[in-house]
Amino acid sequence: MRHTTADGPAIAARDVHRHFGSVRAVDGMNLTVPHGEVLALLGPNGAGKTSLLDTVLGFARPDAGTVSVCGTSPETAVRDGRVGAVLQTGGLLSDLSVRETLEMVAACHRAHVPVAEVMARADLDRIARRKVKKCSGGEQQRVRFGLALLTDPELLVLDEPTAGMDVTARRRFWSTMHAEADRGRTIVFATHYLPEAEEFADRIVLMHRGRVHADGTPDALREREGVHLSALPTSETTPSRLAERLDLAWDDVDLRDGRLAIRVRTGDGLSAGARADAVARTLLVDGLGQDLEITRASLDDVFLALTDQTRTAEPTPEEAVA
Ligand SMILES: Nc1ncnc2c1ncn2[C@@H]1O[C@H](COP(=O)(O)OP(=O)(O)OP(=O)(O)O)[C@@H](O)[C@H]1O
Repeated sequence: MRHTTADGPAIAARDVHRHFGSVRAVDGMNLTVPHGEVLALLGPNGAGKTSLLDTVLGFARPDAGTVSVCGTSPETAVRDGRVGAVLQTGGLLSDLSVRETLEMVAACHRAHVPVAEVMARADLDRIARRKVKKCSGGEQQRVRFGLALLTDPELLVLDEPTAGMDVTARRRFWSTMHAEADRGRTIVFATHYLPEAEEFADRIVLMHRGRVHADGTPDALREREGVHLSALPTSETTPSRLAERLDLAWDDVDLRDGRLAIRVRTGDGLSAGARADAVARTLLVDGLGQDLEITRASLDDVFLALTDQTRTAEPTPEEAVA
């Protein structure tokens, strides 16, 4: 694979805007993806993930701001075969076999990786002679993945690549992608499957209303959401008094179904885990609670916190135009 770190990052998006009428699908997005990174783009429906990726793939130009890919324009990077994409729909001729599909597309490129090598890497040998129309949804995604590998791209962009795949197909797909990432390829994928992002990505960018809402490693994002403690209260004290006693924000202590629900975040130079230990100690030693359960926030919690905010904040772009 060509290593072109000197050309600049794999993706540099600066203050990118894309508007559809009054809908601000991408609303001042900044994103730098270094070569070799595996980045997951998460966000609720309508967050602007596809609209952003379309500008990276040169399908659409931003209304404002700039996007560069491997140090050049997205159109040039795509034309030079430096970017491969696995999108959810389109691009396959149903009457060709899997091998014929790859051979036909390979013939359209000035230079390409040998088809046999791509077939092996995309795990397509077993279905080489199968007509595309007979392939399952997951197999067709693997064909698209094979097509994306033909030009030995530096950057792979995947928009919900495993949508519709069963657990086994998904596992196979990601093990193939792991091998590609190990070769130093940059991978950017949008997904709704949080465990995939958690397991596979070096970094997660959480998009919300066309902007970066959170950006960090899976661990850092969970740390940001904190640690959850649940306990049976042993005193009559109110959540707000307890919050004061435990030195926590009022809205981080609640009473739910007869149990104290406490959220502890990073603060005062301490990690959420260290602060949660102190809170647990106070609860037990001072006899304020018993039957303690402590859990680290999951990415689901991070995502739900975001969608909770969405419900209470201004309307989504869809709601605004409805
Ligand atoms: N061609 C278009 N015309 C009008 N509005 C559009 C168009 N494409 C996207 N939008 C709107 O822009 C917003 C962002 O859509 P986008 O598809 O980028 O979100 P997404 O994060 O990819 O969503 P999902 O997770 O549902 O795929 C949405 O409100 C959508 O309705």
